[in-house]
Amino acid sequence: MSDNDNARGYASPPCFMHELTPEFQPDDRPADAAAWTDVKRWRKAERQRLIDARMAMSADARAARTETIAAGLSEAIGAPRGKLISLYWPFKGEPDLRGWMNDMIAAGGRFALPVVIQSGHPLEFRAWAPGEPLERGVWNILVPSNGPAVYPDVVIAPVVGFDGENYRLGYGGGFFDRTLAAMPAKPLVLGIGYTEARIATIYPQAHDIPMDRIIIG
Ligand SMILES: Nc1nc2c(c(=O)[nH]1)N(C=O)[C@@H](CNc1ccc(C(=O)N[C@@H](CCC(=O)O)C(=O)O)cc1)CN2
Ligand SMILES: Nc1ncnc2c1ncn2[C@@H]1O[C@H](COP(=O)(O)OP(=O)(O)OP(=O)(O)O)[C@@H](O)[C@H]1O
Repeated sequence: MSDNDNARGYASPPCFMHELTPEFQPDDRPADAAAWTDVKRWRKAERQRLIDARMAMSADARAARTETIAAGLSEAIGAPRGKLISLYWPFKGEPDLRGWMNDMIAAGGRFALPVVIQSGHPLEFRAWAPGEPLERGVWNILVPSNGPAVYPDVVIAPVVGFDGENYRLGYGGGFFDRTLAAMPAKPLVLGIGYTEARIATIYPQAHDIPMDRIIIG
């Protein structure tokens, strides 16, 4: 036996289980309230990092990315005629898809915007078309003043972050998850965001509902 046989490495390899399965807890702690506390803390910091990075992007770069996202949305949705699509009023550097919305309306599509009714409750979707009155809602986001409550066929959800399993990290209100869980029929759910918003995992929890697709630019 040569001396080299013992020099190849450690008797047992270091444990990388925690890198393979996010649920794996090296200290054997059960996936319980303590783990959710950790995930919540992690999500809060990760949201801040991702929003800061997005806000630092130049307006030109954002507009170019938004073009790519708009093309991806058109491809995913197909002919807009007869479809009711929920968009969002952009804020905090989210892609501004209102120009794309106008094109879709010209091609026969109809739109709605999400409205926060109360924290801890599902969003309401209100039908809206350009020119109809808007008012300031939660976080100063503009929402339709009147439009009837509707159930869209397609829901476009802006992501703060997303992972390879199509899970979405949002702003922490749990609104889209609660809304999708409460809808009578499942809409086509399209997450949209910038490529930099991709992260390894959002540490999905039982309440997190994956998007059907994530469209990036
Ligand atoms: N443009 C746009 N409109 C949108 C959404 C969106 O993601 N983008 N929403 C998508 O859902 C809804 C609004 N989402 C919201 C999510 C959280 C809070 C909020 O008050 N957050 C708490 C922090 C919560 C926590 O971290 O525990 C806060 O800021 O104090 C408000 C609105 C509807 N409209
Ligand atoms: N279907 C649901 N029923 C009850 N509580 C829920 C539901 N969905 C989410 N929540 C709660 O909402 C809170 C925020 O969830 P989460 O971190 O997933 O928000 P988010 O998806 O980033 O936010 P948003 O959708 O508003 O942008 C959590 O405390 C979660 O337990």
